[in-house]
Amino acid sequence: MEVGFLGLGIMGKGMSMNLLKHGFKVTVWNRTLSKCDELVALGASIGETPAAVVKKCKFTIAMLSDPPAALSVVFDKDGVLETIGSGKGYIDMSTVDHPTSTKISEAIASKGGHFLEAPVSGSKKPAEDGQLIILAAGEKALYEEITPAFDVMGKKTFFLGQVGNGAKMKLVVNMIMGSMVNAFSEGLVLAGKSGLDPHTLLDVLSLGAIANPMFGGKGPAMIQGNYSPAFPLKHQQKDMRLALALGDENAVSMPVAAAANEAFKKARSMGLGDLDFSAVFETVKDLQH
Ligand SMILES: NC(=O)C1=CN([C@@H]2O[C@H](COP(=O)(O)OP(=O)(O)OC[C@H]3O[C@@H](n4cnc5c(N)ncnc54)[C@H](OP(=O)(O)O)[C@@H]3O)[C@@H](O)[C@H]2O)C=CC1
Ligand SMILES: O=CCCC(=O)O
Repeated sequence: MEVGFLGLGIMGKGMSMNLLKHGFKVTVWNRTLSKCDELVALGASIGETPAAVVKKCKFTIAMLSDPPAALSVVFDKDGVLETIGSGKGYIDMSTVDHPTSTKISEAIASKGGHFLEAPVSGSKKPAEDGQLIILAAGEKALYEEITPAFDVMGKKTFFLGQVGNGAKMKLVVNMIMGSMVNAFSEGLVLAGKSGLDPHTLLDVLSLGAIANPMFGGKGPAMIQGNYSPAFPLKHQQKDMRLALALGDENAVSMPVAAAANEAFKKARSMGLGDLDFSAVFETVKDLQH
Protein backbone atom coordinates (compact mmCIF):
# COMPACT_ATOMS: atom_id res chain seq x y z
CA MET A 1 0.00 0.00 0.00
CA GLU A 2 1.30 3.50 -0.86
CA VAL A 3 0.81 6.09 1.88
CA GLY A 4 1.68 9.78 2.12
CA PHE A 5 2.82 11.17 5.45
CA LEU A 6 2.78 14.90 6.36
CA GLY A 7 4.61 15.96 9.54
CA LEU A 8 7.77 14.28 10.77
CA GLY A 9 7.97 15.60 14.31
CA ILE A 10 8.49 13.41 17.38
CA MET A 11 5.41 11.33 16.57
CA GLY A 12 5.30 11.43 12.79
CA LYS A 13 8.87 10.23 12.49
CA GLY A 14 8.26 7.09 14.56
CA MET A 15 4.91 6.38 12.90
CA SER A 16 6.20 6.75 9.34
CA MET A 17 9.28 4.64 10.12
CA ASN A 18 6.97 1.89 11.30
CA LEU A 19 5.03 2.02 8.06
CA LEU A 20 8.29 1.72 6.10
CA LYS A 21 9.53 -1.15 8.27
CA HIS A 22 6.34 -3.05 7.55
CA GLY A 23 6.61 -2.76 3.79
CA PHE A 24 4.41 0.26 3.07
CA LYS A 25 5.62 2.57 0.28
CA VAL A 26 5.80 5.96 2.01
CA THR A 27 6.06 9.46 0.54
CA VAL A 28 6.90 12.05 3.20
CA TRP A 29 6.68 15.82 3.52
CA ASN A 30 7.69 18.05 6.39
CA ARG A 31 7.61 21.86 6.60
CA THR A 32 11.30 21.75 7.49
CA LEU A 33 12.25 19.53 4.56
CA SER A 34 15.62 18.42 6.03
CA LYS A 35 13.69 16.31 8.55
CA CYS A 36 12.78 14.01 5.64
CA ASP A 37 16.41 12.88 5.17
CA GLU A 38 16.36 10.10 7.76
CA LEU A 39 13.20 8.64 6.27
CA VAL A 40 14.58 8.87 2.74
CA ALA A 41 17.65 6.93 3.89
CA LEU A 42 15.25 4.18 4.97
CA GLY A 43 13.51 4.09 1.59
CA ALA A 44 10.86 6.81 1.69
CA SER A 45 10.24 9.19 -1.22
CA ILE A 46 9.85 12.95 -0.75
CA GLY A 47 6.92 15.05 -1.86
CA GLU A 48 7.82 18.72 -2.32
CA THR A 49 4.47 19.96 -0.99
CA PRO A 50 1.38 18.49 0.72
CA ALA A 51 -0.42 18.81 -2.63
CA ALA A 52 2.30 16.77 -4.35
CA VAL A 53 2.05 14.01 -1.72
CA VAL A 54 -1.74 13.80 -2.05
CA LYS A 55 -1.49 13.80 -5.85
CA LYS A 56 0.83 10.77 -5.70
CA CYS A 57 -0.86 8.73 -2.93
CA LYS A 58 -4.32 7.24 -2.54
CA PHE A 59 -4.08 7.73 1.24
CA THR A 60 -2.32 10.58 3.07
CA ILE A 61 -1.79 10.71 6.84
CA ALA A 62 -1.02 13.93 8.73
CA MET A 63 0.58 14.32 12.18
CA LEU A 64 0.89 18.05 12.86
CA SER A 65 1.32 20.16 15.95
CA ASP A 66 -1.98 21.98 16.45
CA PRO A 67 -5.13 23.39 14.77
CA PRO A 68 -3.33 26.22 12.90
CA ALA A 69 -0.83 23.71 11.47
CA ALA A 70 -3.55 21.20 10.54
CA LEU A 71 -5.56 23.93 8.79
CA SER A 72 -2.55 25.44 7.04
CA VAL A 73 -1.48 22.15 5.49
CA VAL A 74 -4.96 21.62 4.07
CA PHE A 75 -6.08 25.13 3.07
CA ASP A 76 -2.92 27.08 2.22
CA LYS A 77 -1.18 27.29 -1.16
CA ASP A 78 0.20 23.88 -2.25
CA GLY A 79 -2.04 22.31 0.37
CA VAL A 80 -4.04 19.09 0.48
CA LEU A 81 -7.19 20.65 -1.01
CA GLU A 82 -5.44 21.37 -4.31
CA THR A 83 -5.13 17.68 -5.22
CA ILE A 84 -7.56 15.74 -3.02
CA GLY A 85 -10.49 14.27 -4.89
CA SER A 86 -12.55 11.23 -5.64
CA GLY A 87 -10.92 7.95 -4.58
CA LYS A 88 -8.43 9.64 -2.22
CA GLY A 89 -8.42 9.53 1.57
CA TYR A 90 -7.00 12.02 4.09
CA ILE A 91 -6.39 10.85 7.65
CA ASP A 92 -5.51 13.53 10.20
CA MET A 93 -3.92 11.99 13.32
CA SER A 94 -2.97 15.35 14.91
CA THR A 95 -4.57 16.35 18.22
CA VAL A 96 -6.99 19.15 17.33
CA ASP A 97 -10.43 20.30 18.47
CA HIS A 98 -13.64 19.10 16.83
CA PRO A 99 -14.39 22.40 14.99
CA THR A 100 -10.99 22.13 13.26
CA SER A 101 -11.56 18.52 12.33
CA THR A 102 -15.07 19.27 11.05
CA LYS A 103 -13.83 22.17 8.93
CA ILE A 104 -11.19 19.96 7.32
CA SER A 105 -13.67 17.11 6.83
CA GLU A 106 -16.19 19.36 5.07
CA ALA A 107 -13.55 20.86 2.78
CA ILE A 108 -12.23 17.43 1.79
CA ALA A 109 -15.77 16.17 1.15
CA SER A 110 -16.52 19.23 -1.00
CA LYS A 111 -13.72 18.08 -3.31
CA GLY A 112 -15.05 14.51 -3.42
CA GLY A 113 -12.34 13.16 -1.10
CA HIS A 114 -12.74 11.06 2.04
CA PHE A 115 -11.76 12.00 5.60
CA LEU A 116 -10.97 10.33 8.89
CA GLU A 117 -9.68 11.90 12.08
CA ALA A 118 -7.52 9.55 14.12
CA PRO A 119 -5.70 11.20 17.05
CA VAL A 120 -3.64 8.89 19.22
CA SER A 121 -2.87 8.12 22.83
CA GLY A 122 0.68 7.04 23.53
CA SER A 123 3.88 8.97 23.09
CA LYS A 124 7.30 8.82 21.38
CA LYS A 125 8.16 5.24 22.38
CA PRO A 126 4.74 3.74 21.56
CA ALA A 127 4.93 5.58 18.19
CA GLU A 128 8.32 3.95 17.53
CA ASP A 129 7.09 0.55 18.71
CA GLY A 130 3.74 0.58 16.89
CA GLN A 131 1.88 0.55 20.19
CA LEU A 132 -0.37 3.61 19.89
CA ILE A 133 -4.06 3.71 20.80
CA ILE A 134 -5.89 5.14 17.79
CA LEU A 135 -9.13 7.09 18.23
CA ALA A 136 -10.68 7.13 14.76
CA ALA A 137 -13.89 8.80 13.61
CA GLY A 138 -15.35 9.77 10.26
CA GLU A 139 -15.93 7.72 7.12
CA LYS A 140 -16.24 4.06 8.00
CA ALA A 141 -15.22 2.87 4.51
CA LEU A 142 -11.96 4.83 4.72
CA TYR A 143 -11.42 3.48 8.23
CA GLU A 144 -11.64 -0.05 6.87
CA GLU A 145 -9.31 0.71 3.96
CA ILE A 146 -6.64 2.28 6.19
CA THR A 147 -6.82 -0.39 8.92
CA PRO A 148 -3.65 -2.18 7.69
CA ALA A 149 -1.70 1.03 8.40
CA PHE A 150 -3.39 1.50 11.81
CA ASP A 151 -2.51 -2.10 12.67
CA VAL A 152 1.17 -1.30 12.13
CA MET A 153 1.12 2.00 14.05
CA GLY A 154 -1.10 0.98 16.93
CA LYS A 155 -1.98 -1.76 19.39
CA LYS A 156 -5.70 -0.95 19.42
CA THR A 157 -8.00 1.19 17.30
CA PHE A 158 -11.39 2.52 18.37
CA PHE A 159 -13.91 3.64 15.76
CA LEU A 160 -15.96 6.34 17.51
CA GLY A 161 -18.54 7.31 14.86
CA GLN A 162 -18.92 10.79 13.40
CA VAL A 163 -16.08 13.28 12.84
CA GLY A 164 -15.36 15.15 16.05
CA ASN A 165 -15.73 12.19 18.40
CA GLY A 166 -12.07 11.20 17.99
CA ALA A 167 -10.92 14.75 18.74
CA LYS A 168 -13.21 14.96 21.78
CA MET A 169 -12.09 11.60 23.19
CA LYS A 170 -8.43 12.56 22.77
CA LEU A 171 -8.95 15.90 24.56
CA VAL A 172 -10.79 14.25 27.46
CA VAL A 173 -7.92 11.77 27.90
CA ASN A 174 -5.25 14.48 27.77
CA MET A 175 -7.22 16.76 30.11
CA ILE A 176 -7.11 13.95 32.68
CA MET A 177 -3.40 13.36 32.05
CA GLY A 178 -2.55 17.06 32.38
CA SER A 179 -4.38 17.27 35.72
CA MET A 180 -2.69 14.06 36.92
CA VAL A 181 0.85 15.26 36.21
CA ASN A 182 0.16 18.41 38.22
CA ALA A 183 -1.16 16.45 41.23
CA PHE A 184 1.85 14.13 40.89
CA SER A 185 4.22 17.12 40.85
CA GLU A 186 2.66 18.54 44.01
CA GLY A 187 3.01 15.14 45.67
CA LEU A 188 6.71 14.92 44.77
CA VAL A 189 7.36 18.41 46.18
CA LEU A 190 5.30 17.73 49.32
CA ALA A 191 7.19 14.49 49.93
CA GLY A 192 10.56 16.19 49.55
CA LYS A 193 9.69 19.28 51.63
CA SER A 194 8.26 17.18 54.46
CA GLY A 195 11.43 15.11 54.75
CA LEU A 196 10.44 12.05 52.73
CA ASP A 197 12.47 10.45 49.94
CA PRO A 198 10.57 11.08 46.65
CA HIS A 199 11.95 7.75 45.30
CA THR A 200 10.20 5.96 48.17
CA LEU A 201 7.01 7.80 47.20
CA LEU A 202 7.40 6.33 43.69
CA ASP A 203 7.77 2.84 45.16
CA VAL A 204 4.68 3.29 47.33
CA LEU A 205 2.63 4.65 44.42
CA SER A 206 3.73 1.82 42.14
CA LEU A 207 2.16 -0.79 44.43
CA GLY A 208 -1.21 0.82 45.06
CA ALA A 209 -4.51 1.64 43.40
CA ILE A 210 -3.17 4.75 41.62
CA ALA A 211 -0.12 3.05 40.06
CA ASN A 212 0.16 4.00 36.39
CA PRO A 213 2.76 3.97 33.61
CA MET A 214 3.06 7.77 33.63
CA PHE A 215 4.13 8.05 37.29
CA GLY A 216 6.50 5.10 36.89
CA GLY A 217 7.89 6.28 33.55
CA LYS A 218 8.25 10.01 34.23
CA GLY A 219 8.88 10.06 38.01
CA PRO A 220 12.59 9.15 38.18
CA ALA A 221 13.49 11.63 35.39
CA MET A 222 11.42 14.39 37.04
CA ILE A 223 13.28 13.91 40.33
CA GLN A 224 16.54 14.34 38.38
CA GLY A 225 15.21 17.41 36.53
CA ASN A 226 15.49 15.61 33.18
CA TYR A 227 12.73 16.68 30.81
CA SER A 228 13.93 15.35 27.46
CA PRO A 229 10.81 15.82 25.32
CA ALA A 230 8.59 12.85 24.48
CA PHE A 231 5.42 14.95 24.63
CA PRO A 232 6.27 18.66 24.41
CA LEU A 233 4.71 20.78 27.15
CA LYS A 234 3.44 23.35 24.62
CA HIS A 235 1.28 20.62 23.07
CA GLN A 236 -0.07 19.51 26.46
CA GLN A 237 -1.05 23.12 27.19
CA LYS A 238 -2.76 23.31 23.78
CA ASP A 239 -4.73 20.18 24.71
CA MET A 240 -5.75 21.63 28.10
CA ARG A 241 -6.88 24.83 26.36
CA LEU A 242 -8.92 22.89 23.78
CA ALA A 243 -10.39 20.60 26.47
CA LEU A 244 -11.44 23.63 28.52
CA ALA A 245 -13.13 25.06 25.41
CA LEU A 246 -14.99 21.75 25.05
CA GLY A 247 -15.98 22.15 28.71
CA ASP A 248 -17.27 25.70 28.00
CA GLU A 249 -19.28 24.42 25.05
CA ASN A 250 -20.92 21.74 27.19
CA ALA A 251 -21.23 23.82 30.42
CA VAL A 252 -18.96 21.41 32.27
CA SER A 253 -17.17 22.99 35.22
CA MET A 254 -13.54 21.79 35.37
CA PRO A 255 -11.72 23.70 38.12
CA VAL A 256 -8.98 21.07 38.43
CA ALA A 257 -8.22 21.15 34.69
CA ALA A 258 -8.35 24.97 34.70
CA ALA A 259 -5.74 25.09 37.48
CA ALA A 260 -3.59 22.57 35.61
CA ASN A 261 -3.84 24.71 32.48
CA GLU A 262 -2.58 27.72 34.45
CA ALA A 263 0.44 25.70 35.58
CA PHE A 264 1.23 24.72 31.96
CA LYS A 265 0.86 28.35 30.88
CA LYS A 266 3.24 29.38 33.65
CA ALA A 267 5.69 26.71 32.48
CA ARG A 268 5.51 28.10 28.94
CA SER A 269 6.20 31.59 30.28
CA MET A 270 9.27 30.15 32.02
CA GLY A 271 10.56 28.97 28.61
CA LEU A 272 9.76 25.29 29.21
CA GLY A 273 7.38 24.78 26.27
CA ASP A 274 9.70 22.60 24.20
CA LEU A 275 10.58 20.32 27.12
CA ASP A 276 8.55 17.30 28.12
CA PHE A 277 5.17 18.10 29.68
CA SER A 278 6.46 16.70 32.99
CA ALA A 279 8.55 19.91 33.25
CA VAL A 280 5.41 21.44 34.78
CA PHE A 281 7.04 20.06 37.95
CA GLU A 282 9.37 23.10 37.78
CA THR A 283 6.40 25.46 38.26
CA VAL A 284 5.38 23.63 41.43
CA LYS A 285 8.95 23.80 42.72
CA ASP A 286 9.08 27.50 41.78
CA LEU A 287 6.05 28.28 43.96
CA GLN A 288 7.88 26.99 47.03
CA HIS A 289 10.67 29.62 46.87
N1 LIG B 1 4.58 13.72 21.40
C1 LIG B 1 3.59 12.99 21.93
O1 LIG B 1 3.78 12.26 22.92
C2 LIG B 1 2.22 13.01 21.35
C3 LIG B 1 1.78 14.02 20.51
N2 LIG B 1 0.50 13.99 20.03
C4 LIG B 1 0.01 15.02 19.13
O2 LIG B 1 0.58 14.73 17.85
C5 LIG B 1 0.85 15.94 17.15
C6 LIG B 1 2.33 16.00 16.79
O3 LIG B 1 3.05 15.94 17.99
P1 LIG B 1 4.66 15.86 18.01
O4 LIG B 1 5.14 14.99 16.93
O5 LIG B 1 5.01 15.53 19.41
O6 LIG B 1 5.02 17.37 17.72
P2 LIG B 1 6.35 18.03 17.15
O7 LIG B 1 6.34 19.42 17.70
O8 LIG B 1 7.52 17.16 17.39
O9 LIG B 1 6.07 18.07 15.57
C7 LIG B 1 5.13 18.95 15.03
C8 LIG B 1 5.04 18.78 13.53
O10 LIG B 1 4.11 19.75 13.02
C9 LIG B 1 4.78 20.49 11.99
N3 LIG B 1 4.23 21.85 11.93
C10 LIG B 1 4.08 22.73 12.93
N4 LIG B 1 3.52 23.88 12.49
C11 LIG B 1 3.33 23.71 11.16
C12 LIG B 1 2.76 24.52 10.15
N5 LIG B 1 2.28 25.75 10.38
N6 LIG B 1 2.70 24.03 8.89
C13 LIG B 1 3.18 22.78 8.63
N7 LIG B 1 3.71 21.96 9.55
C14 LIG B 1 3.78 22.41 10.80
C15 LIG B 1 6.23 20.48 12.38
O11 LIG B 1 7.04 20.82 11.28
P3 LIG B 1 8.54 21.39 11.49
O12 LIG B 1 9.43 20.18 11.68
O13 LIG B 1 8.83 22.15 10.27
O14 LIG B 1 8.50 22.26 12.73
C16 LIG B 1 6.37 19.02 12.81
O15 LIG B 1 6.43 18.17 11.69
C17 LIG B 1 0.38 17.08 18.07
O16 LIG B 1 -0.94 17.41 17.73
C18 LIG B 1 0.43 16.45 19.45
O17 LIG B 1 -0.45 17.06 20.35
C19 LIG B 1 -0.36 12.96 20.31
C20 LIG B 1 0.04 11.93 21.11
C21 LIG B 1 1.33 11.91 21.73
O1 LIG C 1 -0.92 13.48 23.49
C1 LIG C 1 0.02 12.93 24.08
C2 LIG C 1 -0.21 11.79 24.91
C3 LIG C 1 1.03 11.27 25.56
C4 LIG C 1 0.75 9.92 26.18
O2 LIG C 1 -0.33 9.34 25.97
O3 LIG C 1 1.66 9.45 26.87
